Amino acid sequence: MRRVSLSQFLIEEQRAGRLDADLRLLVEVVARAVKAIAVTISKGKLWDVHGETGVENVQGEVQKKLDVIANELLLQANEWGGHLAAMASEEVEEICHIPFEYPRGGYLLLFDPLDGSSNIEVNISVGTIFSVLRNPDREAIPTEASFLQPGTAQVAAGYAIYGPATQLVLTTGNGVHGFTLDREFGYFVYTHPFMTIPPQTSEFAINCSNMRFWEPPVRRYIEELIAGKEGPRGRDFNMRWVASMVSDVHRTLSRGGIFLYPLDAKNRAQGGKLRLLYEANPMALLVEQAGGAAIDGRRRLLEIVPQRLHQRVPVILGSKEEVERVRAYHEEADAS
Ligand SMILES: O=P(O)(O)OC[C@H]1O[C@](O)(COP(=O)(O)O)[C@@H](O)[C@@H]1O
Ligand SMILES: [Mg+2]
Ligand SMILES: [Mg+2]
Repeated sequence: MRRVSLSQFLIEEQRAGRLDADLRLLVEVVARAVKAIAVTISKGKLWDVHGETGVENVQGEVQKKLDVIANELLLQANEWGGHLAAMASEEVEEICHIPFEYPRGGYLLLFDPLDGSSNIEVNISVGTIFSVLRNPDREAIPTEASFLQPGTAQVAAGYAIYGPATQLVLTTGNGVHGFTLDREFGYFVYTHPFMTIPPQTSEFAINCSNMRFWEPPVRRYIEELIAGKEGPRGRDFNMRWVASMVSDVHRTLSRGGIFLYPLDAKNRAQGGKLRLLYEANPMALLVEQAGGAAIDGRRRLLEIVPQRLHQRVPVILGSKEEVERVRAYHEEADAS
């Protein structure tokens, strides 16, 4: 089979009018930063990149060294290209402006530089998640308000997974496409065209240690899955939980499944665990583009109008029939 590189794929998409030169450059630059992050992660203790910085970020979490390194690699790679108006990162409280000496473009880039941080030191797959919006006022210097757009306004979204292989999974609104890094040649090869999520599944992912904190609809749904053949679902379900959203969603995009990080008594005050703008929205766009569904329990995630840059939301996504069932259980509970 003819090897097609990420660059060739993007040029074809541009020729087909599905993305412009600036968006193509943006994705290329993100991919280049991802390669640098992949090398750094693979070095682990050899380069002393494990461990914490002792500094707390805007999320109230102590940053890992690799959170900071990945954040710097993405900021530095993207700030000079001329395709961006500004950036926002999980690791930085305020939006990140483009230095005045560099030209500004029309896009806004949001990212979770390192997802699944709790897995870094134990050599389990982690990732990088990104989302792309347009600067609403092309001429104006962006403010935080410029980023508060619903997920439906995304022009591109993707993630990198640093696992046994490094992969980049991407959508620009024409399906979901996967690329695998050929470390020897140093470029991404188009390996997974039009990834799709089957509507039915027998696999679920949730952190079951939070069960006593869940809302009744989620508790009912998960208890029925665990009851399996002996229960109302009449068939068995299997569970997986990597505790890296990128890995759990990649498995769901690769073979189906349902991923839940619902609202619970522990995270209710924050509005949920995962972040709307650079975790939930990009994953929701990818899942919908692959034929799945994504909700916060009641609403379509992509229609939520963000109020704050680091806002958190409940996330339930994956195979359509299961997500629809969870939504129906919430509706029933709300009606009773
Ligand atoms: O530790 P828990 O409760 O299982 O939570 C795991 C979740 O937290 C996260 O690690 C949060 O993301 P970050 O690592 O980017 O902060 C998700 O990737 C993952 O789904
Ligand atoms: Mg994350
Ligand atoms: Mg992170």
